Amino acid sequence: MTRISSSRMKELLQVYFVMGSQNCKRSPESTLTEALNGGITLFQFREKGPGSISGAKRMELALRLQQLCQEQSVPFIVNDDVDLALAIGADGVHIGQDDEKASKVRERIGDMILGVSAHTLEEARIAQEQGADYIGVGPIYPTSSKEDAHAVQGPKIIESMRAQDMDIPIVGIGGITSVGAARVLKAGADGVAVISAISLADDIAESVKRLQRVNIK
Ligand SMILES: Cc1ncc(COP(=O)(O)OP(=O)(O)O)c(N)n1
Ligand SMILES: Cc1ncsc1CCOP(=O)(O)O
Ligand SMILES: [Mg+2]
Repeated sequence: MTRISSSRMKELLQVYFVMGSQNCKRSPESTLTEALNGGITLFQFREKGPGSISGAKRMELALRLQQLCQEQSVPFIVNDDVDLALAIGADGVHIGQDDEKASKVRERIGDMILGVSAHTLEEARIAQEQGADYIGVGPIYPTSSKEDAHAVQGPKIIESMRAQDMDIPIVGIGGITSVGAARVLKAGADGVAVISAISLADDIAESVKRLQRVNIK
């Protein structure tokens, strides 16, 4: 295996669905199935926070969701838990500034996809140096899906990273809907990472398609 190319990573970031069972109105399996039918390009298993499950049940859920992604050839990323990602043969891992250090994680996962959260230009530069394939930047807008989220930054944070020659693939996250997505892309993001605008939608596939349409404009 070789590291993913920057151009392929940018394609995968277009509509990045992040989800755990705690985010779903219906079963996580049917929520993900509909999102896959709508055309998500990347999936992150983020079983975390109030209402989430743990232990063997969490691993079993991860395996069932991974299978659904594999059937549609959509890469499966695990949030935070490098051990779980390695145990189930995930396609990648997403870590934040309070998680294991990116350089250590890169050593452990070899050429698997590595995503790192960055809130400042300095964090973005370090993430890139330490082997990140993409960075997640946010929260761009107010979010109800993460209790310990940093301060809202607006799309300008991505614009300023691009202005300082950060050419790493970037995905914006936090409070993004089809209404706010255009500004995130215009600021220089390669795609949008979304929890509630997809997981809580009445028509999940349609909500994904709306985000896709913003992306091709
Ligand atoms: C794509 C993407 N970007 C950012 C995050 C946030 O990661 P982190 O800061 O580690 O917070 P938690 O998600 O672990 O609560 C993400 N998960 N995905
Ligand atoms: C995981 C995460 N990291 C920064 S904001 C956020 C939550 C995004 O959820 P939503 O799309 O529902 O605002
Ligand atoms: Mg984390």
